[in-house]
Formats: sequence, structure tokens, C-alpha cells
Amino acid sequence: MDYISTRGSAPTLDFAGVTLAGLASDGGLYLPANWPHFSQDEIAAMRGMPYAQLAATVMHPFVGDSLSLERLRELCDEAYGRFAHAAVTPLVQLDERHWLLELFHGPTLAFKDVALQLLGLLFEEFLARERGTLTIVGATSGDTGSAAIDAVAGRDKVEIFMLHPKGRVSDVQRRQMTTVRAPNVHNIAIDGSFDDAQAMVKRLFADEAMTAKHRLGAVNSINWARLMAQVVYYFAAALQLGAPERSVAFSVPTGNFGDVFAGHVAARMGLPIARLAVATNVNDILHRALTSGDYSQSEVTATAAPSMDIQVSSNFERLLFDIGGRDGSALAGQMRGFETSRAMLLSNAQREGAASLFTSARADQSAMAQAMRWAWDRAGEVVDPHTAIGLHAAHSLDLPADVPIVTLATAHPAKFRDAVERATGTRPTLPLRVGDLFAREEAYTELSGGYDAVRDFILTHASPRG
Ligand SMILES: Cc1ncc(COP(=O)(O)O)c(C=O)c1O
Ligand SMILES: N[C@@H](CCOP(=O)(O)O)C(=O)O
Repeated sequence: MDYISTRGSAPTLDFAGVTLAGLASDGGLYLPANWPHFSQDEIAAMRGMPYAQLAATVMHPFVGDSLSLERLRELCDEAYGRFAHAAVTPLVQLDERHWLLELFHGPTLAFKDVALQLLGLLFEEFLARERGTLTIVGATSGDTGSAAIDAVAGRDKVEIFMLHPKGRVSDVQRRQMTTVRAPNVHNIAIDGSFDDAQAMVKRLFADEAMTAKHRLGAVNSINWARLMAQVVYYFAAALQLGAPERSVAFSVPTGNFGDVFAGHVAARMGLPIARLAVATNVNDILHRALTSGDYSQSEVTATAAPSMDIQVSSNFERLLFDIGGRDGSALAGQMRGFETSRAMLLSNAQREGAASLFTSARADQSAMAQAMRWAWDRAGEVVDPHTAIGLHAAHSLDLPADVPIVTLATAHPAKFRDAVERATGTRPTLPLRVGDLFAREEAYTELSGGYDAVRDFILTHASPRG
């Protein structure tokens, strides 16, 4: 399988290359040159497969010659063997129409584990072939950071520098990153928002002083392998609810547009998805873009769903590329315009292309709290604030009446105990697998000097390229 950049001028790479490359050298994001497609019979044959087998089956067309199906299956067995639920991503029924897809049974209690447990193994596999090393630079609004650190801590071929916005992640999220003591893990708290951290990460990839000395890698959804692994649970859920004979709608709490883009990929591969609901908090750039074509960045507002406090949704570029005729040079121009003016208007073709599958809703604090209370009072489920935003969209949007609606439960409620307790009066307890999180000592570096301070810190502390 060949991978091409959304901005048209970076070299074409294979799967191993794209996994190690992260951001494309032209500033774009990599995507498969074409979408693999499963027939109805092929999808029907996936019914009943254990999760790791399903994962290898769905992902192998993307992996191509980079790994045999058998080796991919071994890696999936290892990655998903660390999950606390035998089904890996179990479905829970809320009422006759609504389901929750629980994506938080991995080691760090959020959906990021589903992809990052595998990505850590893929890094190791591909770096061993090249006898190389990787300096990972990442940005987190709370969950990617801990999942990535868990996946790579102690591995000797990778070193990770993870930027989080100071004071804007929950105490559980911060501690899940900062209490991991491994020589290859560096946590950095920056002044600013997740958007600022993500912009710094993208700038590092374009910084020749950095790339001359270090081979940079990505764990954010910049990295195609992240999205690829997230496609699998759309198949897992839809198969249980009657696919391929029956369509399913998904409601997806959204920030960086990675998780819901994985749903778009599943649809491209032939999974019958009736609608994808993009559920945002008040940081609603995606809701504005999808309803009025206005993709303009505004200040990030801190909310009780901090992982979605994002106003520049990196993967939206992938959607615009895919629905807009895959014209890399036109999109490069459009993205450059956005980077300069912090605003862009979607073309009619982009709006219509998106509207054929996507719909959207925005939840403010009160709608989010109400959805948490609904889940608790009516279905006896404690859900986290991000999941509640997905539930709000599932309830408030006019989704097709005859299809089951699956809301992605993206984080364990105990990661956001205070917000859950405020809304429901119930304080979720941390699962045993996170251990003595609050007894462990934290270590991180606070950097207030913007991009230069971050770059200098990495240049000073990163091990030389191996
Ligand atoms: C708990 C949680 N829910 C939802 C999201 C949104 O996912 P995405 O950024 O892929 O849209 C994130 C992070 O991005 C998250 O951490
Ligand atoms: N919500 C994420 C931020 C988005 O990051 P990505 O890794 O999915 O691109 C987080 O919790 O860090």
C-alpha cells in the first residue's frame, strides 16, 4: 500500500515508512493512495472473530508488504492482550435504540490505548529492521500523552517528549503521564492550549536544526497508524449490531477529528454506516464548519471535557482532501491560507461531500451534565464528560429512525471524577489497574518560553540519533 500526503508534494511511502515518518515533509498528513474495500460477504465472514483477529483482518490491507498477516496478528494479540475486558471494546446497551461502545478498557483508561498499544509495538518492529532510533514529539490534551507514554516507556529505541497545556488536564490525566519514571520519557508543561502544543509539534517537524539531528516520530493522530487501528472498533460494533445487512449510526465525541475520521475510513471500506455524528463541546470549530462552512479558529475555552478543548482539528485536513477530489496542491493552498488568517470557508463541494455522511451537534456545560445524568438515572451507567457530549448528540440529532445508534465512550469516568460527581452525585473510583497513581511522585518540566524553549529543551535532552 502506498501513502500520499494531503499537500501533494511529500514522497510516497509504504506502511512502515509512514508509521515512522509522522508528519509529511510538505506539512501534510499521510493517507492511503486508495481505500481498500471489503465486499458484503467478506464483512459477514468477520462476524464472531476475536478482537485481535478482527483487527489484523481489517488492518492488513493497509499494512501491505510491511508485515505478514501472521506477524500483524501476533502484534495485535500482544497489544490487545493488555486490555482488561475480553471483548477489548465491549458494547453496552442503554435503551432500545442507543448503545455505548466502551473504548476505555486499556491500561490508561481512554480510547487512545486501542491504537497506541499497537503503535508502540510497530515502532519497535520497524526500528529493529533499520537498527534506528526515533525521537517522538507529541502534544496532548490529556489522553494521548498517557497512552503514548505507557506504550513506549522503557523501550530503548524510542525517546518521547510529550507537551501538555499546563493546568488544563485533569489531575488523573496529568499523573498518568508525570508519574511514569523511565529514562526515555520527558513530560513538558507549556503555557497555552492544546492547539499551541500541537502547533509546536508540527513546527518541530519542519525545523531543520531539529530534523538534522533527530529522526522525529509522531504518536498523535498525525500518524496514520493511529487512525488505522481506530477503524477496527467501528467494524467490531457494527458487526455485533447486524452489519453488513444492517446499517449503524455512530456518535463520536470529537476534538482533533481523528476518531470520527476513522469512522469515515470504515465507511469507505464498505461498512454500512448510516451517519457519523460529530459531537463537540463549546470549542465548536467542527460544528461551525459542518453546519455553515465556517472553519475559523477562536480562543479555546476550558471545559469539563478538557481532552476536546481543541479549536484546530488536525485531521479535518484529511477529510477535506478525501472529499475534495484529492487535489494536494489545491488543499496545500487552502491550508496555507488558514495558517495565515486562522480562518477558511469550505467550498460548496467540501460542504456537500461532508454532509453526505457527517452531521454535528454542540454541547455546552449544561447539556453535557444533563447527558451524564440521563445515562446515570435512566440506564444506570456512569459516563465521562466526553462520552456525555457524544450522548447529547445521539439524542438531539435527527438520526435515521431505523438504525441503532452507537456512542463512542472514549474515556473512563474516573479520569474526570470531579466533573462526574458534580453532574451525577456519584464519584467513580479508579480501576485497580492504574495502581497507586496518587502516591507516586511526579516529574515534569515547565517551559514558558514558547516554541524556542521547547525546541532548545529537546535539542539539549534528546539522545543522539542511533
Ligand atoms: C476522552 C476523549 N474523547 C474524545 C476525544 C476526541 O477525539 P479526536 O481528537 O480523535 O476527535 C479525545 C481526544 O482527542 C479524548 O481524549
Ligand atoms: N484528545 C487528545 C488530543 C488529540 O490528540 P490526537 O493524538 O488524537 O491527535 C489527547 O487527549 O491528548
